[in-house]
Amino acid sequence: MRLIIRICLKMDLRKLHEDGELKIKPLKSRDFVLICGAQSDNDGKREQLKNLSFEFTQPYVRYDAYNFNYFSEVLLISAVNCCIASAMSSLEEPLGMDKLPGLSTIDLFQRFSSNGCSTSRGDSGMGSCWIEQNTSSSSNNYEEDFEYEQEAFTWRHHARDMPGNDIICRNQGRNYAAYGNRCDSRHLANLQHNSYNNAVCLQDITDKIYKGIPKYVKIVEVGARDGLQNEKNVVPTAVKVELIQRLVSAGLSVVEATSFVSPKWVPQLADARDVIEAFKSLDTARLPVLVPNLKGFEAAVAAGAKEIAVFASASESFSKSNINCTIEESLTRYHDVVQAATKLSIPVRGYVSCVIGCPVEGMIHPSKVAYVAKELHDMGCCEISLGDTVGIGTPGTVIPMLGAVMAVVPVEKLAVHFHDTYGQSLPNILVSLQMGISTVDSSIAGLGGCPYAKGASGNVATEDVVYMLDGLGIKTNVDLEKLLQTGEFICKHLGRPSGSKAAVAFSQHTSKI
Ligand SMILES: CC(C)(COP(=O)([O-])OP(=O)([O-])OC[C@H]1O[C@@H](n2cnc3c(N)ncnc32)[C@H](O)[C@@H]1OP(=O)([O-])[O-])[C@@H](O)C(=O)NCCC(=O)NCCSC(=O)C[C@@](C)(O)CC(=O)[O-]
Repeated sequence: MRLIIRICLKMDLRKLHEDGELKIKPLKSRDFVLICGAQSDNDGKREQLKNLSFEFTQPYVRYDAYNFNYFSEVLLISAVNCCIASAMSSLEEPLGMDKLPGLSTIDLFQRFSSNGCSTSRGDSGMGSCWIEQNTSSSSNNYEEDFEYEQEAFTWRHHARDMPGNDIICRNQGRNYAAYGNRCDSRHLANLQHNSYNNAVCLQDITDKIYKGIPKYVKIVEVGARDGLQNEKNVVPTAVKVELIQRLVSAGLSVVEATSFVSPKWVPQLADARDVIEAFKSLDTARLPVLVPNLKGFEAAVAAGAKEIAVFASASESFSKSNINCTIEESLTRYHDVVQAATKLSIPVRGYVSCVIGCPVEGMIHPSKVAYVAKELHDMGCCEISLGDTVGIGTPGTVIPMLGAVMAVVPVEKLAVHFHDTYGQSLPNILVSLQMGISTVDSSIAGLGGCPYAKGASGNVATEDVVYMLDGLGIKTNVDLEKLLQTGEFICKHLGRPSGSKAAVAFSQHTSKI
């Protein structure tokens, strides 16, 4: 059994056509191939690749060419499992780059692999790259790789006899680039196992990738609060109410609706009472609201709020600028709020901001985050959301932070809340899931940014999170189609493009995939 990973970038697909056949380097019958995608130069070539992908005649996994960045990130992160940080650093370059993420991928894969899935050459190939147990090639000469004649393995046009596999999974009329008859790559290991008795290595990898990942993820939608609070132009209450209604009807079970904070500090949410009153009779979803003190709590309850959230910080400076008090003062305030809420059986969520870094203090030590999270948990918060307020975290900093918090707060009580300033939210979410977290905050269309965290960009987009989770076969109960329409609705109102990559891609691609 050899495990072969091929990553092709900038290849000329025309070279691959030979009278209706593609020949690739010979594979032995027990080889398992992960093709991570291909980047081509124009749409015509992409089309070719897409067609070819429909004609696989052997059971192997292919990750779609259209989403090379996305899928390769997921794959590579997953494949190297605990060595994520270095893998990601190799993926930071944009699509169309001349270099491959070869070195770190190979090295990490070697480390990851325990029983024979390794490269003996330790190649750091640029261009094309094979990783095998016994041989590897980093040749830039595509033909050289592909015209290896002996025992040539052939993809035949018109042959679609992959056992039990639908090529495309549909959801709400949209096609997903997911391969396999359950839209769930987990079953591919089983498929392969059935076909080849010795596919132990693949099973190991799949087990490691999915170990700890929950089957269901609860998404806490924060767009109406975190998303809008930073908007300069006041959004009419009716628009906020419609936004929340649409989010709920898209299947989101928790939609943070607004904040009962000082209108001098956050003018955008000065209509909190009206927003909550509009949902007094709603019982199909939970609509928590932020409160910074007892005054806010009382106003929220009077308006009809049934759930609240308090928000502390792991950074002293951010606490001061955000809620005008020290961390300790805020914890004392929140203690009173939680006690008052408990008397009314009102659940309280606790936020910890700046869990990775702070705009003023720089990096925040995980022990500070763990301290505040534990305090909030001990005072009675039923869920603790860990916010990378400035969005600077990478899996390399998120893992130790989560490790420290998980040592003092049960993992099932934790949620993650990422801002996407450096485009790291999805990998950060993925590692959080791998560490056992099953609650993820996100914001429709990637709206957001904290008025007191300059430079921080929007939250991770709910559409992108749902797209990723769908791709992983993780249940969310969220209807992506309705979500996309909701994103369009609010973006139209705000007069700006969506911050969701998935939303932008869906709106631009009218192809079958
Ligand atoms: C906490 C305060 C109120 C302190 O503000 P302060 O100025 O220190 O408060 P104060 O007690 O001196 O009161 C000043 C005035 O505010 C009023 N006031 C006092 N409390 C309230 C209230 N609840 N609702 C309405 N009004 C209130 C109070 O009555 C008084 O009114 P005045 O006498 O001047 O007319 C203020 O700093 C504040 O409202 N801060 C909120 C800022 C905010 O909402 N930031 C964004 C939150 S996002 C976040 O934290 C991060 C998160 C959660 O999203 C996670 C992540 O992204 O990582």
